[in-house]
Amino acid sequence: MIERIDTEVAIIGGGIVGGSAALFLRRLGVPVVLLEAALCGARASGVNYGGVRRQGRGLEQMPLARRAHELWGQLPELIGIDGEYVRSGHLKLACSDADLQALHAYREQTRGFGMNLQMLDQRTLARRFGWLGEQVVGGSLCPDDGHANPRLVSPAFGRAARALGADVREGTAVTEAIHDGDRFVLRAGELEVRARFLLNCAGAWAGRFAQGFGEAVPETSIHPLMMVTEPLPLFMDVSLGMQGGGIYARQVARGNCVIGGGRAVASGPDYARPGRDATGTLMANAQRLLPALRGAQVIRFWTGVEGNMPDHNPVLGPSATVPGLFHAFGLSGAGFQIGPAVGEALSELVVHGRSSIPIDAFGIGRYTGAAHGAVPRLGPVREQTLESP
Ligand SMILES: NCCCC(=O)O
Repeated sequence: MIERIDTEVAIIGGGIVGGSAALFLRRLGVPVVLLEAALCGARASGVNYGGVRRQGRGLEQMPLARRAHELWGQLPELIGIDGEYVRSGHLKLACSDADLQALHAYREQTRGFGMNLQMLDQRTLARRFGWLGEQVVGGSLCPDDGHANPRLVSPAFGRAARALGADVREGTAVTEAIHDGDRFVLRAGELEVRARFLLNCAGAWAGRFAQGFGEAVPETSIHPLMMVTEPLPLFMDVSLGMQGGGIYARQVARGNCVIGGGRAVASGPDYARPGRDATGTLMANAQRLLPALRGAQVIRFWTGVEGNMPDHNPVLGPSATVPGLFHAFGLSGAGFQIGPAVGEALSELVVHGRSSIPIDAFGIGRYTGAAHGAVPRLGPVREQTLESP
């Protein structure tokens, strides 16, 4: 028998973006149904590296990253757990003079965003981070950036939204999403959801839903390769990255080192797996950068499927074709840190018709060539409480 639900806002995707959008909407009393094909936070936002850094983000993303930094500081109040979030500092290394110049330039460009970047020369690096092995010529430290456990944090957003009354359906893959002229209609097996607003937060699968609404975008999938070692004596007291890409690494309180770099191998449109060549390269590079890893056992390699846009900025904002549809996808490399601010921006778009954080740079029109029309606002809603049906 078909189960029919009428709601104000339907969300496709229960990652950190969809989950936080649901949470912020529920904090405003807005009825929400969230449909997640797998488990909340089980895809890209739950299996990423766990970097919670503003350093390195493009200028367009800085306002979102700054707001997200504030929200991360309120994590236990938001989702009920600390998610192993630590403000360890994020150290970006330069291996050449050109990379060091790029770090200096970035520091100048991002002044005013509160990152307090500290440039460190080779000698200072050696003194403060004597465990670094590779020849680095300098670095930039963002003292308040850090890392967290994505497997704990990302599912907790959907859980917190559910605790506030969101109707969160896991294992519920949306097979059809249309607008019938009056409402969005989503079908998933025996479930039919009708809603005034639709948030497309489907990660690497979001481009398919956008296309269904006449907005074809060049979203591709990226499969970052990561590994974790057995617990080792604590030595790495910052999260590491490298200018221009390469290795990134952090050590958790239990001693395990989480290290990423390179790509896994796609094994179909929806899955990927670590490949032998890339795992060998990652281990070799990691040992050069971090000699303490020599002889350490790697206990797991993994990857995920991240949605990526050609300009490495997300698509975030109103649809250009269907009023009431909002997109938030293509956040590869950024979604875990900025996700909570993206979710909050989506809730503002629905309730106020505008986001308090500038998001114009992320419009879908930069790919489709279309300008969006008037953005509808939610207006008064019947308050939904945990007790109301
Ligand atoms: N997907 C790479 C993320 C690395 C970082 O956040 O530093």
